This record gives sequence, C-alpha cells and structure tokens, in this order.
Amino acid sequence: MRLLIVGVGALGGVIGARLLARGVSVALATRDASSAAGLKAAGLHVTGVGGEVAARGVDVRALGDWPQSAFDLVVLATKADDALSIAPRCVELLAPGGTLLPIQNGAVAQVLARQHSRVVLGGLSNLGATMMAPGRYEQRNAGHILMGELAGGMTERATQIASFLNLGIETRTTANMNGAIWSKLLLNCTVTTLGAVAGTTMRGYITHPEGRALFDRTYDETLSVAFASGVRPERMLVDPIPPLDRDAWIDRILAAYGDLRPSMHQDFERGRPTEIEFINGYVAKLGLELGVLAPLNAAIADTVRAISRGESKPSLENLARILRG
Ligand SMILES: NC(=O)C1=CN([C@@H]2O[C@H](COP(=O)(O)OP(=O)(O)OC[C@H]3O[C@@H](n4cnc5c(N)ncnc54)[C@H](OP(=O)(O)O)[C@@H]3O)[C@@H](O)[C@H]2O)C=CC1
Ligand SMILES: CC(C)(CO)C(=O)C(=O)O
Repeated sequence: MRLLIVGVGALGGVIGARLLARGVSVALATRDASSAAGLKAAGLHVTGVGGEVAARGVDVRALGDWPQSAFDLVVLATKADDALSIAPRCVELLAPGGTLLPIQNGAVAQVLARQHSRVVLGGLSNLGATMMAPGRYEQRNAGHILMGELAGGMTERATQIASFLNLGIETRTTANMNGAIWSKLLLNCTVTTLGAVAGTTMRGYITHPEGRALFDRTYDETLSVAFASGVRPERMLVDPIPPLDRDAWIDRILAAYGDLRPSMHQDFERGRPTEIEFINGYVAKLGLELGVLAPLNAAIADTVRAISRGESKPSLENLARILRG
C-alpha cells in the first residue's frame, strides 16, 4: 500500500516514525519545500511511551510537489482548518480506489465526507503526542488510531488499511465510526473546551460548582444533538452515556483526562487557530439544523472566538458567565 502522511506534526510524526521503524515505506508531505528540507535533514525521532525510534533519510516533499494519483492511502494529520483547505489536493494524490483518512479531533471527517464521500474513511486518534521541534516528537500515552466507515458497518478496505497501519502503530476498527467520533466530540466539547476557556485542566475546574454545572449541562446538551442526528455514541475509554451514578462516571473521566492540559489552551498560548468550529461550533450549528437548540455550545464557541481575537482571556469566570447566558 503506497502511503502518504500529510502534516508531520505531533501525530503525523509519531505515526510516520513508528511505521518507518518497522520497515514500512512511508512518504511524508509538509506545507512547503523549506520545511521538507528541514525534516529531511533532521529525520524523525520519537521518545516516550512505546519506546524510542529514529528514522533518517525520510522521503519528504512539500504537499504540492508529490505527483497526482501516486498513493493508495493518504493519512491527513494536519489541524482541522488546514485539513479542510488541502483535502481537494489530497484527493488528487489518490490512485483510483484510494482512501483519505482524516484523524483530526471534532467532526472533520463528517464535513469532508460531504464533499469527498467516495474516498473518505472516518478516523480518530486516542494516541496523544507532542512535537518538541520539527522531527522531534514525544508519544504521551499507549493510545491507538480508530477507524471505520462513516456510513457504518465493516468493509474490506477498512480492514486492509487497519492491518497495514498496524504494522507500526496500533490501529483498531469499529463498525460504528460515527458513534466513536461523537464520543470523542462529547469529551472535546466539555473536557477540552471548558478547560481551555477556564485556563486549567478538567480537575482544575470541576471542583468549582459552576465548573461542574457547566460540564454536566454541556455534556447533556451535546448528547441531545448526537441523539437527534441519529448517532449512538460508542463506548471508548468511558461510557459515553452518563449512568445513574454520575459522580463515579465523572471520576472515571477525571482518571483518564482530568490532568491533561487541553490542546486548545496550547493553541491560545501559541496564537494558533483553534478547532472550535469542528467542536462546540459544529454541535451548535448542527443543533440549529436539527431543531435541537444548543445554547451552551454556542456560548462556549463564542467565548473561544473572543479569546482567539484577544478580546478575552482564559479564566474560571468565563464558566460562570457562560452559565448565566
Ligand atoms: N497531538 C495529539 O495528541 C492529538 C491530536 N489530535 C488531532 O490531530 C490533528 C493534528 O494534531 P497535531 O499533530 O497535534 O497537530 P500539529 O500542529 O502538531 O501538526 C500539524 C502539522 O500539519 C502541518 N501542516 C499544516 N498545513 C499543512 C499543509 N498545507 N500541508 C502539509 N502539512 C501541513 C503543520 O505544519 P506547520 O507547522 O507548517 O503549520 C504541522 O506540522 C488535530 O486535529 C488534533 O486535534 C487528536 C488526538 C490527539
Ligand atoms: C485529551 C483531551 C480530551 C484533553 O482535553 C483532548 O483531546 C485535547 O486536549 O485535545
């Protein structure tokens, strides 16, 4: 299988390096020729969970420099906005019958599938990684890539692609990919975004009454939109549907994600665009289309946009303000 990884940041770098270390042939695409030259010189080096691996002399070019129809699989590992803008170019790079596998947080695969339904397979990452410098990455957990057909069910292409990626990186399939993407979305709409607007981790805000109230109400609102869209969220690390013993369920979420610094908070600090339009922004918009109002998701998205514009700062007070409406 001829594989191209587009976006050699935290996730793309770890996936590429682990496949190369197992002798799998991997082509890489960066934004431009100068980052490709830098990466060619640096090679890929991964430390952390899963062990240290290094790859020299990597096959890397700028995205625009790869020939058309050259790949059977393109793993799209950029942030969401970039994924949307370069998806048409990625589709051109696919040979007939090829597959585009986006692995962003949020509803990127669903949005891409509206334009490129023929080729898009749903994907997400339960693997956590950080890029220290171009070519230098740290794997933060023992997570895996999850993939499957957005229309549901299992196909031969999904099984074949998973077996291929499994040569270097743990990859699982699900017959309920939409449900899995929504399960992650439920957590990103709450754990990630509330932590980002509060400027802390989930453990840092959930002990405040407003933090707990906003978490509960936002989670339930997001779940209503998921159900209205016909999705049945899939169990992943925690049960996606809160059981009667909600406190014990919150403790399980805290154990898995409570101490992680939200990626969106890092986006604020680095002045980078966030993925909010594919997280709470997506849920608010879809809720409107489906006639299920999602005012908390809309208010959270507005707060994130205001912080990105420099009109507000992350703080615990944002949570109380969003709750007041
Ligand atoms: N890191 C993690 O632990 C996890 C990440 N995710 C999701 O995975 C996605 C990727 O995240 P992450 O790896 O952290 O992001 P990074 O920002 O570390 O990596 C994205 C990479 O894509 C590159 N890129 C941007 N535009 C292009 C382009 N036009 N052509 C080629 N490359 C391009 C960027 O290059 P440049 O620097 O030039 O912009 C950067 O190297 C996000 O949606 C994130 O939400 C999901 C779960 C965990
Ligand atoms: C792990 C988690 C849920 C933490 O917020 C996340 O996905 C993120 O920050 O992007």
